[in-house]
Amino acid sequence: MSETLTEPPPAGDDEYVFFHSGTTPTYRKITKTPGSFTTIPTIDISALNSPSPSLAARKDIAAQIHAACTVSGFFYLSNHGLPASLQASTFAAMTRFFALPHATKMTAHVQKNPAIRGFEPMFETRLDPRTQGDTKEAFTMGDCPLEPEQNYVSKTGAQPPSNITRPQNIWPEGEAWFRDAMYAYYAAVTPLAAKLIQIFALAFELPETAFDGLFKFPIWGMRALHYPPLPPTTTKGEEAAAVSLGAHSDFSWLTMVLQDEVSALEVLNKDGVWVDAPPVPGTFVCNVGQYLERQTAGRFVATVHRVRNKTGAERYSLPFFLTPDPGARLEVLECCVGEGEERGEAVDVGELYIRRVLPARPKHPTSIKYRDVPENYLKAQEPDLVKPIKFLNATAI
Ligand SMILES: O=C(O)CCC(=O)C(=O)O
Ligand SMILES: [Fe+2]
Repeated sequence: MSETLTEPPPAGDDEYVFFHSGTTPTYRKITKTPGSFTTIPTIDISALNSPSPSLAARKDIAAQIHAACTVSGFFYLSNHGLPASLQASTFAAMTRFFALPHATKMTAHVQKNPAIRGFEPMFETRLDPRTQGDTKEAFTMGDCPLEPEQNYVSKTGAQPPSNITRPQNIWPEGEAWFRDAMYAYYAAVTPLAAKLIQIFALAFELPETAFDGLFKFPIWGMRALHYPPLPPTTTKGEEAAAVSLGAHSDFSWLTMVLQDEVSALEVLNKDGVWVDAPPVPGTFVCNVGQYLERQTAGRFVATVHRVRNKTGAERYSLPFFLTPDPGARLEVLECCVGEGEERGEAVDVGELYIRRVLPARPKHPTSIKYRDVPENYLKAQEPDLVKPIKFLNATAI
């Protein structure tokens, strides 16, 4: 068992890692004798690319996913069928976007968008309070019933909700190619995610379609990330502050990250040791988010991770964060509740999302607007107060 503290640790020889999981900052002692996972498994899903994969093949993949999510909460997904040319063109578009003049990127500044989407310059977020901010810039987009690329009507059989009157995403002015590139990737990654949702149901020996009803028009976020190299450090303090993206667990159900060839992602094992998740060409790095952890009563772990780009090279990555429908209620799976254990409460997916996303962006106008509204009032007034931002999504932190 590793030792965890919620206050800064006393000075001494012991080394602690700091992370922010949920709402509580935590310090976990680094043990010198790891007994937890030290590598991240690779799961080959080539069988799923055939028109009708056998049940045995599907069950085999589901069993591997079950094992990975239980032990490390992380796995690489190989032979997933996303064309290499699409991956390359997506990275090329991201590189081109981040190389645009600052003023052009700022036409899509996150502060201009009520749903907290858009461009976030360097140091705008700060997941670890000991740092000057996260050394990364990002562009986030997400679910929007009004953007035609997302086919709301054909997916749901309904018209967009009447309270959504404006597109939820914001795009840089005069750079239509970027929107096209992001949506080309979205169009390829979403069918893959739909396949995985069924495999996850199978992992619990449920009918493969058991979770489909939770993902009719889900909350999702896609976040293009650019991490410039961190400057070299000389002191212990500088080293602790050298973080590209502070330690966190994802506020999603499942995250699928496409990373380039620059190694910087690290995953915290149960002994408090950081395990590298280096790029494996042609794979996604997938990880369990807090919703799935909750749904499985903690059987699947939303593992803490961080990014430190110490390579000297520019790094780009593209997480796809998937969360169930904003109107869904997420129950704890019965099969995950042991004898004598209490079944945790079901949660309203969208409501929890809003309560978590707003504090994560305290300087954003939308967060400021709702900051002083007491939670019970927010709940009681739900149609009026919550509806305008019901479909927001920002980040999975
Ligand atoms: O850049 C990466 O590899 C991971 C990014 C991440 O963890 C996040 O955005 O939540
Ligand atoms: Fe993450």
